[in-house]
Amino acid sequence: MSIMAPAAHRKLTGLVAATFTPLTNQGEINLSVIGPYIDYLTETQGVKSVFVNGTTGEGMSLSVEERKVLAEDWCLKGKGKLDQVIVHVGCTSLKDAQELARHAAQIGVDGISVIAPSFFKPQNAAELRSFLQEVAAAAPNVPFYYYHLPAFTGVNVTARDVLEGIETFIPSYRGVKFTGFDLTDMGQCVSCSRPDWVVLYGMDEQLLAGLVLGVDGAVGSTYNYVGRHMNELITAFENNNLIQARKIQFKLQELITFATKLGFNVGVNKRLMAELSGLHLGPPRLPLTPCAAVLAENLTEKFHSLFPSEQ
Ligand SMILES: CC(=O)N[C@@H]([C@@H](O)[C@H](O)[C@H](O)CO)[C@@H](O)CC(=O)C(=O)O
Repeated sequence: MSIMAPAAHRKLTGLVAATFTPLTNQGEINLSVIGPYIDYLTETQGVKSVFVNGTTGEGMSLSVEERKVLAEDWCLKGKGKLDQVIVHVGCTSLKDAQELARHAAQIGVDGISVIAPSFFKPQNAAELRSFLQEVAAAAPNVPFYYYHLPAFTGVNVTARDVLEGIETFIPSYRGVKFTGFDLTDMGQCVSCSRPDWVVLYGMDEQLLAGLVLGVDGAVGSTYNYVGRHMNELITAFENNNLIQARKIQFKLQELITFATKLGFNVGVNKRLMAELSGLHLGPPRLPLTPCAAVLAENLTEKFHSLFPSEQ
């Protein structure tokens, strides 16, 4: 693929869908679904930006080659339809992450994001920043977002500490995707951010709390299928209609709590999205296992009872 001009540095705001990776029943990447997937997000859910190859997309379970192919296809098919395509390039191998970052720059993504390596774990903010810096340097003109997900990585360094002086290490730094319950840490990321940086919240069940603290947007798995309701929540919040905003937030909380009690993971979430959108997303990849039919039925039923307009 030919080298494209550096991505325009536009602020990333609003809802960003953390995309699922469509697989065939044989477990291979299924690119034929990406076009209809983009139409579903933009036309049915009103969600215009995507976060590809992240947790929801099982990025860490995909090969480097598969991740490149997916990133290219989302960029190609999203042209003129999506506002921004952010590609997660984090890996446990620094070299692989740099290769993905360089590739992302070549195909003209709007941003890259990197999670902390989680086998050999950075022991402090300085070590983590050094890793992020080395990856970012492989794509110096591409907006960079630190992906904070301590519950999965086991790297328990506050995001605020990672952000300390980050612009001197990573001139392309533009924001943090903060997935965690620690609202104090997230608030401090908001308060230390420059006006051209963003904080994107990754706990869909607490988006309203994030908005109160000043986040600029949100990256999440559920925006794939509740995007239009959560867009209504954002509008209600902006209009100071907290009663309406809470009403929508409470529905999503109820759905996620219900799902969690039954055993919610990316495989289950992927199946729910497939049921609601009609897209053939296929099974998850091992070690995740396919969602049982009865669980999918229960969740779909619960979804329709909470969001009846979708039926
Ligand atoms: C740990 C996890 O998967 N968190 C989700 C949330 O959207 C999450 O599914 C939701 O808040 C329900 O708990 C996102 O933050 C993940 C995400 O953005 C990604 O796929 O990279």
